[in-house]
Amino acid sequence: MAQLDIVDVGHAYAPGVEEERWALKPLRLTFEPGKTYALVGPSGCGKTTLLNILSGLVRPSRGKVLFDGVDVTDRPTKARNIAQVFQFPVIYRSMTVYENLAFPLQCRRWDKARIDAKVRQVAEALDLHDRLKQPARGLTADDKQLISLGRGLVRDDVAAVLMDEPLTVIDPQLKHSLRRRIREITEQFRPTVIYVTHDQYEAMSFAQEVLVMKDGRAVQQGTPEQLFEAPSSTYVGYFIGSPAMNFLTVDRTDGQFTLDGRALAVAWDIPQSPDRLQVGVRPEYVKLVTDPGPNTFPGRLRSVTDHGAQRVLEVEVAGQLVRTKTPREEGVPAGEGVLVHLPRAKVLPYADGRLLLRS
Ligand SMILES: Nc1ncnc2c1ncn2[C@@H]1O[C@H](COP(=O)(O)OP(=O)(O)OP(=O)(O)O)[C@@H](O)[C@H]1O
Repeated sequence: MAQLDIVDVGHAYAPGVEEERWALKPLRLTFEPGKTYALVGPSGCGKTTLLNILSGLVRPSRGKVLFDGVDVTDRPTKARNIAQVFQFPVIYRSMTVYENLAFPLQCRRWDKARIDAKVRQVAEALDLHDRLKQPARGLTADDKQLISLGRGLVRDDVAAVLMDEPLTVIDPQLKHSLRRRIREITEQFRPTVIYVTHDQYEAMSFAQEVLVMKDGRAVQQGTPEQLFEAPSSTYVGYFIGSPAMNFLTVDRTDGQFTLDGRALAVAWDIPQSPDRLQVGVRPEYVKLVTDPGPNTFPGRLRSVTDHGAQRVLEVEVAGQLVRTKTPREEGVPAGEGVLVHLPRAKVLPYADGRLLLRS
């Protein structure tokens, strides 16, 4: 498995476009060997452009792509030794499962015994070992997608596995188990994986490192925990998490923050902070309480929505909406009047859309 570096890589699909409008603004990134990465962001933010630059399908307008320090910018896809998994499973329909997995190794002229051992090892991991003799065309879409992945994993010299929205055509009921399987398999075989998705849940539950993109820029890279606990911008706070992070406008007078005229205690000190800023707090950390106390604010319950085993309650506090996510068994307050607690350690400061603390 290789380390992939992109060095000042940027791309415009049309010549002469000013840099501000490039599909991918020049950026530098390192994908470490054996780690799983997700590129996530809304449609059109540049994820596929970046993935295609790594695979060699797109030659960047600027910069270099290095695989283990070797400049591959001008190499075509087939000379980069990568495995690709696309939205639609790519299988050889006329071949059996075994032949599909063995084919890349036959092309590399491995001997028969070595091919057999490797195919059986990968088929075992994919849970396809009892279907090796079956024609691949008869399999379900999720099993076909596993074969697409397996064909990359049998080649243990592969530089990286690049996946572009691999769960798009999978039935919703099977998505969860296929994602878990892909994660387990990548933990076992440890390829360098770069996984493109527009679904933040998919990215957060799959990858060790998540790169959030916006308008052709990487706006934050971190572990799922870092992105959840300390979004570097309100954009990431809104994009990651369901429901999105709460952002409330608070005032500062004589060094004290207030919400609706009541003191808000916080765990940070920003001497130069503006008189008015936004604080972000995840719905998972907001609680409804029965007794007044520090950092509790009176509000009115506006709506209750079911989220499976949990509920999302929307409360209006001083004309601003605060969402709280609570386990179903906690129940719903009887009346409209409620008390909202914002835990001091979980409240973060933002101004002009940026986190004011260094994460
Ligand atoms: N072949 C192309 N020619 C011209 N413009 C393109 C081409 N491919 C992508 N673009 C533009 O480049 C920008 C980034 O597109 P890209 O496909 O990389 O985004 P994405 O985040 O992968 O979105 P999606 O999930 O919708 O594919 C978009 O504005 C898109 O319209």
